[in-house]
Amino acid sequence: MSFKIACIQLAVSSDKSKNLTNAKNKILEASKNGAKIICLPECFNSLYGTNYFSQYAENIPNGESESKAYIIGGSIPEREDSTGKLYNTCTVYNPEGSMIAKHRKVHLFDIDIPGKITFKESDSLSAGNSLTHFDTKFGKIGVGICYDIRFPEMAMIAAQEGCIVMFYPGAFNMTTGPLHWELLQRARALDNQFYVATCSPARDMSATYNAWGHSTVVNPSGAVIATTDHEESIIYADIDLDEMKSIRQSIPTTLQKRYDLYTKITSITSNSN
Ligand SMILES: O=C(O)CCC(=O)C(=O)O
Repeated sequence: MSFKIACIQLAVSSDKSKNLTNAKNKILEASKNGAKIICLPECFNSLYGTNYFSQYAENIPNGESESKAYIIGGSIPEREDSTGKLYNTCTVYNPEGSMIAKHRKVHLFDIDIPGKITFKESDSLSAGNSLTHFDTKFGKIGVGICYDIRFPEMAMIAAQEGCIVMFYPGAFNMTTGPLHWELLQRARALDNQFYVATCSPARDMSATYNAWGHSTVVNPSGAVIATTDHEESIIYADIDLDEMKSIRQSIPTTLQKRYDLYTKITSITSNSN
């Protein structure tokens, strides 16, 4: 069994309604081209930056959707009225338009590479506290947002839960993009012998944050099967469950795990969110 997915590398501007119209048109195009699960990029309705999140934030649920596909709605800044908190949130819709999952970015992007990039999402955002997997008629799917991809435990749990694809809407940058973007995707895919799909905004050199682009799909053997550069585009890939099965049979690491020896991982205390 195989089915087609699409990642829409959207050009995002400061004009929210233009972004929404553009996203809708591209979703319809991908759906017409046969994509059954369609992913939008991180922060597809707004420019990416801690000073923009509040301005563009929305309450969730609020959305509308139309196409014959599952939509992984990238992410938007979410405002929670009861607490006043903001989250970086991905909503997922089934082909009937009902929201079936909501992922709040769990690991916030706080980094400091002197002379290159300093970013502190936690200045304006709060972290989510749960992992997200949802059922589709094709199989179970997992979602993380951007920096979440750096944490292998999250993808590992998704694989354990039976996910066949892990989607990461993300907006890496001109420093960490060339360093780690593809490497992380291939690592997550190979470690877990499942598909990994990433979806970035297109690059805008006039914006304050320059996205790396390069939306990509990697197969369960760690090979890149679809990718692009930094321009606006849609990438497509076939998710082939027979291929996944045969990769898992040839090098059966998925069956050879020694969970009896890995118990320490769950007992290490991390900075809790
Ligand atoms: O991990 C990185 O290098 C980039 C992460 C990022 O841009 C994000 O989480 O939004």
